[in-house]
This record gives sequence, C-alpha cells and structure tokens, in this order.
Amino acid sequence: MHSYTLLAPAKINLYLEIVGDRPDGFHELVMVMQTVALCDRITLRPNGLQEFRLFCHHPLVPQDSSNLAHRAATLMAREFPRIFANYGGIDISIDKYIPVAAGLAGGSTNAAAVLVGIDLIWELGLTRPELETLAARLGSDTSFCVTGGTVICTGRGEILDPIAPLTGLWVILAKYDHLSVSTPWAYQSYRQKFQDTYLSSPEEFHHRRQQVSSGALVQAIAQKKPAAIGKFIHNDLEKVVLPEFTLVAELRQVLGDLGGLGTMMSGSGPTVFTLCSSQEVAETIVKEAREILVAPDLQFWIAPITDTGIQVT
Ligand SMILES: C[C@@](CO)(OP(=O)(O)O)[C@H](O)COP(=O)(O)OP(=O)(O)OC[C@H]1O[C@@H](n2ccc(N)nc2=O)[C@H](O)[C@@H]1O
Ligand SMILES: Nc1ncnc2c1ncn2[C@@H]1O[C@H](COP(=O)(O)OP(=O)(O)O)[C@@H](O)[C@H]1O
Repeated sequence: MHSYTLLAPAKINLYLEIVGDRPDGFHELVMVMQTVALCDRITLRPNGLQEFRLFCHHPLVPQDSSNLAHRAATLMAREFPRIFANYGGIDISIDKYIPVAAGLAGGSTNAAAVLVGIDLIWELGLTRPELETLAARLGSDTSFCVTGGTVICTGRGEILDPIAPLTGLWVILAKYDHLSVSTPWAYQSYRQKFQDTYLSSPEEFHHRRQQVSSGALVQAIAQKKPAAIGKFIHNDLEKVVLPEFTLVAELRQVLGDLGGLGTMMSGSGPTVFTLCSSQEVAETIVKEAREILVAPDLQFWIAPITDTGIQVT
C-alpha cells in the first residue's frame, strides 16, 4: 500500500451573500469561492493498525478525533467498514501553512485532502461527485475544497456550480496572529441584526441564486475583466465582523487605500485579502502596508489565484 502526500489549498470568498434561514438551522448562501495557492501539506501513511492517528504541531489545531482531517478518515471507515478492516488505518500528518480560524477553510481543505487520499490508498475509485457528497457531511465548505477552482456555491455552501476559472491574478492575505473569529458567532450575530431582510421560500432562494449567476461579478469573471472583478466582490459577514473587530476594519481600509483591484474580508474573517494584477503589485502594497501598520503579529502572504484544488504529489 502506498503513502501519499497531498497539497490542500486555501480558499477566499469573492462573494458571500446571506440569503435566508434554512429549516436545518444553517443559512442559505450564495457565494463565489476561489482557490488560492497557499497550501497545507498532508501526508497519509498506512499504519497497519485498526485506527487513525493524527500528527500536527500547530498549537491551535486539535490533535485528537475532533480534528476535521481525523473526522474525514472516520467517515471513510464508517462508509467502507470492510475495506477499512482489510486495509487498516492511516497516520495523518499535517504541516500547517494556512492560518487557522482565519476564514480560509483550513480545516475543510485538510478534510477534503484526507477523503481524496484515502480513496487512493484504499483503491476505492470514487467519483468526484461521490467525494463531494461525502465531504458535505463534514462541513459546508468541504465539498468545494474537494474540487476547488472558481465555483458558485449555494445551499449551505455545498451545491457547486463551477464557472470559468479565474487565473492570472494574485492575492495578498493579511491577518493579525492573535485574532480569530468564530464562524457560528458571525452567523448568529448576522441573524440577530438582519433577520428581517431574510428571504424564506425555496422559490425566493432559487430566484436570488439565478440573479447572482447572471450578475455583475460572475459576468466580470467570465469576461476576464480584473478591474470589474475587484469592484464587485462582496461579503455580507463584514457587516457584523468589522464593527466588532476594529483592527480588521482598519487593515481592510489601509489595504484598500493602497491600490490593488479590490479588498475584502474572506468568509467569517478575520483574514483580509486584496486582489492584485501581478506579484509585483502585491509586493509593493505589502511593503507599503508594513510601513503604515507597525504591528509585530500582523502577517502577510502573497499567493496566486489558481484553479488547482487538492493535488497529489
Ligand atoms: C463562513 C464560511 C464562508 O465560506 O467560511 P469560513 O469563514 O468558516 O472559512 C462558511 O460559510 C463556513 O463554512 P464551514 O466552516 O464549513 O462551516 P460549518 O462547519 O458547516 O458551520 C459552522 C457554523 O457556521 C454556521 N453556518 C455555516 C454555514 C451556513 N451555510 N450557515 C450557517 O449558519 C452554523 O452556525 C454552523 O454551526
Ligand atoms: N485540520 C484542521 N486544520 C485547522 N483547523 C482545524 C482542523 N481541524 C479542526 N480545526 C479547528 O477548526 C476551527 C476553524 O479553523 P479553520 O478551518 O482553519 O478556519 P475557518 O473555518 O475560519 O476557515 C479552529 O478552531 C480549529 O481549531
């Protein structure tokens, strides 16, 4: 049996609109998700035991069965008990490069990589849609992470409509090390503040989804117009996160003022991203931002936008 090393990339949300409440307690969303080439490295080694073991040295990442990567492995064992009994367990090692609890889907992409990797190790031959359906049981963002690219994500986030890939752009990611935002908190706060604007029927959800599919951002992506893409990015969760996390609001303002195509918070934050036309532009903006915002724990990453999801190396 082979060992595999996989690269699991982060995502940003180019668009995140909260459309309404769902009967399952989650929110109905319309999002445009985009893969970014900032990757965690996941190594999977068959261990000959009847258990999964997880190794990760990041202080904020759980090392036990609550880790999303471990949960993905357990899900596979439950789905394929006889194959698990034959092939045995796997040691999962995670080298973390994606910042944690940052709105970049770090845990979800690790889980997606484990599904893809176990499919290979156990020679299951699962199709992409089958892997995406399994992934949806682990989290709202996990199905997207299986495939990656540029995708309209609706429902809880698990209904995927891939669109023309967005390539040739670069992104700056900026995050204060000491800040993290709880995703449930962000959604609950949004509900408390904006519930009176929510749509509620499946017909209204469908209509809104159609509007976004044919709307300004998706058109700009299809026509490969970087300036328009930067203009039409949007995130409803900024309305609750920015007033509460003033450092994030300031960071967003400073990066936005320094140029780039557009600046926005990703997901539930607190990472702020700036889309740039080139690596050089991104480097210049980061240099200038570091001169304005003198904070030892403010970190920047520069990475290309990519249409490559989980990669087996
Ligand atoms: C906000 C987003 C945007 O892409 O990403 P992150 O900022 O976490 O990366 C996602 O919606 C997060 O997706 P994910 O991180 O997979 O969340 P889940 O584990 O499924 O849900 C965490 C919690 O978020 C809330 N939640 C999530 C998705 C959704 N459509 N409606 C919700 O209300 C629920 O309170 C849920 O308990
Ligand atoms: N493999 C994992 N990598 C990162 N975080 C994980 C993982 N498994 C569980 N977590 C937990 O999930 C929570 C959300 O982290 P993460 O997935 O990085 O952020 P986000 O949901 O904002 O994209 C954190 O509290 C973290 O401890």
